[in-house]
Amino acid sequence: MYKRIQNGSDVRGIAITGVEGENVNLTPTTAFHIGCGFAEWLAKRLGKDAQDLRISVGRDPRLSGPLLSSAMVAGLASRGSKVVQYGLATTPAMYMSCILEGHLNDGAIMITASHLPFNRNGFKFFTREGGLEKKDITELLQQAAASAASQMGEGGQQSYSDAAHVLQTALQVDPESVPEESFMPVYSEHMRKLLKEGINHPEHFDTPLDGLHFLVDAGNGGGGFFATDVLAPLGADITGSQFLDPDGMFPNHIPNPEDKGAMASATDAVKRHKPDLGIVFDTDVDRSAVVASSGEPINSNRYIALMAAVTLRKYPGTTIVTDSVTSNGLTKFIKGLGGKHFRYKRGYKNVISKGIELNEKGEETNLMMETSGHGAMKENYFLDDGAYSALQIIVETAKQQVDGGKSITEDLLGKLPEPLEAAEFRLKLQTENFKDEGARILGAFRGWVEEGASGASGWTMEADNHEGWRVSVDEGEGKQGWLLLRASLHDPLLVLNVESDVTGGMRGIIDKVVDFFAISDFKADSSQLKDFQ
Ligand SMILES: O=P(O)(O)OC[C@H]1O[C@H](O)[C@H](O)[C@@H](O)[C@@H]1O
Repeated sequence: MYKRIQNGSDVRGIAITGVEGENVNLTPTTAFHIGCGFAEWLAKRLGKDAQDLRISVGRDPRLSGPLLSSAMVAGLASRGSKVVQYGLATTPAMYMSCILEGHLNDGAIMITASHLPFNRNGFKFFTREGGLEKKDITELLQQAAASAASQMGEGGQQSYSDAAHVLQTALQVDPESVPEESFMPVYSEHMRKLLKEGINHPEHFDTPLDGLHFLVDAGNGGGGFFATDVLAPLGADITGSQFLDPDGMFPNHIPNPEDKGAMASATDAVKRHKPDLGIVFDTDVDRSAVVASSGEPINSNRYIALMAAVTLRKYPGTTIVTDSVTSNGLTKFIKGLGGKHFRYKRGYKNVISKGIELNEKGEETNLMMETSGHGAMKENYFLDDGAYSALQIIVETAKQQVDGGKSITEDLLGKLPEPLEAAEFRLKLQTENFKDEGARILGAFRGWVEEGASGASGWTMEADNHEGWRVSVDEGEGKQGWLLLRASLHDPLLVLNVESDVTGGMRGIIDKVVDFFAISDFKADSSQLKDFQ
């Protein structure tokens, strides 16, 4: 059971009922044992006694958050660790609670399921070194499972006995010993300081955003503080900002900068209120996107390009690591600015870890960013922080107001080569043994392309493939594009991304992929490729 809720370097599960066919597998009892497991794991990692640890617990606004938080706190406290409950928080703020002077917690736990529906929840864990890796989570969950096993009663009374133990332990926790305080004021102050120093306004240092208008769309996640506690106190007009109040049912739109509906809602608001910049956060604020004052959405490749431009001004020639689905236009853009693009795998942890590794090997790498909106900078502890990314663009916007000149977002939109057509298809693998079937299909696809069986002239397997197979397509007369077929990181799916630089080019590429799926009895549902208009 504990194995099943591991999701890469996070824990994710179904925390409340309300969605048909989705059964709860992340209960307060589970949270309790994971609390026990984390205290034990961290004590071992740091060579300390669990009693000497101080651990913070925060959560996003999901309805299941308060109960899971209390259970987690009881688990940590049962091992003697000192716990501080922050209540509503953001994921990057939880990490900062381990490294900001005056706090320096040994570990932090954020209760969140990012952009997933209201019934889900999950946990992200931090030490002062950063977020836990996949193998750390595996160890921690083994520890949690052992804690749960030690409470098992006989036969049918197992879960009752375990839950009773959790409740009893929780009741013994002295509330006085678990202070409740909010960390968000501390984090907001830190953000305000960074903005003041970054802009360094020649006339009004303390209110560097005077005369500027920013519109924040927090989608009722945890990002509302950024408008009210970071931007407004620095003099910004935040009129038109929307969905700032946390609401775990996310009644307006999914807080997710990758989501078309979320971006449409934010761009509409920007068109109505005409701020200097719009800012969109995901639920736990480790991801963001922006909207140009014209209402043009800047997410995915565009946001990486914008962040690359800012980063390359500060760190000329730097390497920028991205995920595997980034466009060829982005590579050209980064090269054009004198930078180096390292296209790696999907998954923000993979992208960040590759950046850390390149730096260790001596290759200066200052930005690691995924099309999902996770962006981490070397100068900011390699932490993926949506607020820190947005802050970079705000600093540039404010500087441009002082110096005059073209706004950085408008400038970008003219220079980034963009494909005329782009789409992503998620093809369900129709077998229990989906990992093997996915690998079989990918192997066959590679052979099919390399042997020229596609019959397509101008299909070349790209050299630097790090996951799946990316094929560049050049059929002459500007008919260029690419496709990437890879396994999804977490779901039983193959994912196909296709881009074309000519109108109608994508259809031709997809038709050939349809031919590929017909060569064998592959257990993947590729029907949407045929139906694609
Ligand atoms: O492989 P996929 O199914 O496209 O999902 C991959 C995505 O999974 C999660 O959402 C992670 O937070 C992202 O960092 C990652 O890119």
